[in-house]
Amino acid sequence: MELLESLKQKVTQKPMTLVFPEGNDERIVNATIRLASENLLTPIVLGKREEILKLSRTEQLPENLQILDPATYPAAAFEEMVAAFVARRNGKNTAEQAREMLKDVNYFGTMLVYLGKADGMVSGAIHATGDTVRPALQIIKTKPNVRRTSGAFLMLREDERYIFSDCAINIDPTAQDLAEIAVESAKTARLFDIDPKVALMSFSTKGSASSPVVDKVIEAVKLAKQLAPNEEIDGELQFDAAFVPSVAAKKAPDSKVAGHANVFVFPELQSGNIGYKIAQRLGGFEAVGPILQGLNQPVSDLSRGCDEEEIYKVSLITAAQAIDEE
Ligand SMILES: CC(C)(COP(=O)(O)OP(=O)(O)OC[C@H]1O[C@@H](n2cnc3c(N)ncnc32)[C@H](O)[C@@H]1OP(=O)(O)O)[C@@H](O)C(=O)NCCC(=O)NCCS
Ligand SMILES: CC(=O)OP(=O)(O)O
Repeated sequence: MELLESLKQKVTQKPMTLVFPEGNDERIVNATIRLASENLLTPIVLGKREEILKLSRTEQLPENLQILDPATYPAAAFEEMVAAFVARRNGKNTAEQAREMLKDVNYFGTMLVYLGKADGMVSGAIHATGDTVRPALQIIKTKPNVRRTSGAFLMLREDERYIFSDCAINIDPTAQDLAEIAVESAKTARLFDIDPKVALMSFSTKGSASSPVVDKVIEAVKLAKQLAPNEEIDGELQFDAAFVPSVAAKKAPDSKVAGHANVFVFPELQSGNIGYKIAQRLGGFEAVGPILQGLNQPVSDLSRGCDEEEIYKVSLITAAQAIDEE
């Protein structure tokens, strides 16, 4: 089934609510209007009604689009939020600091998710990644068996579908981090009906070059196979060996993944972020994400260069993640 259709089918299985902290962005406003008008989910847009209406292309906002202005949030509910924040931070922030931090819409929106008032959050159209995801790292936190969250992109071009990761979060992952990223990326692939074949990438294929950075990838492959013995994971592989069957036959003839990989794990963030943008801007791929992996509740960061269509899709993916986690 076409990706968008299968996501729509999934997210309409039950009523889902997502919070959008950036109600002052035109793309966010119009994407949420579309999501609400098509009855796919209930957006809670943070901001002032009149300003949101000014940014919209419609005369009237759909009835199921909720608007919440943090400035007029009831005092008692705000103090409840502050108390929950302080408890979750477990000594790292005082109530006074929490009140200050909650003036930031990303902290406020994240707390709505943490308190169960929304099923997930989509932000980052105007905020840089660090400011968007830090509240989630500190409040939502990672699942018990995941030490670090990471950011995957779903890369789409006609009927091609791949996962690229980590393209967003971990600047210099350790071998253990990379192993976890590989395993979480395989799970993300299944969300989009991709049967994962995971390549941990390098400038070396099966010992063709030696360097401490290559050793890190080799170690990560070993750890990933221990973490998920049933997944098809291999490395270290150069991109051509991972992707092109004829090159794989020469460089890694014994690998089941080489030549057939569809989940590509980059060794660190410089190559990951540059790599996905090259595929997007030169290769004509649509890049949907980053999809944050391994959090207790879904929070999605957008690229600031995103358009309305990407926000619409990332929102459907975020709602689908929430459904899968229930
Ligand atoms: C994600 C990022 C912002 C975190 O940086 P930071 O806030 O300076 O990180 P800190 O080490 O101060 O950690 C802040 C909190 O997040 C947690 N954390 C940091 N990285 C984490 C990760 N990958 N997974 C889970 N938790 C993480 C820390 O444990 C810490 O929690 P605490 O406050 O309870 O102690 C940083 O790694 C970063 O800038 N990454 C690159 C983002 C980027 O620019 N990407 C390119 C565009 S998408
Ligand atoms: C994912 C990403 O690169 O985000 P931005 O373009 O906002 O830095």
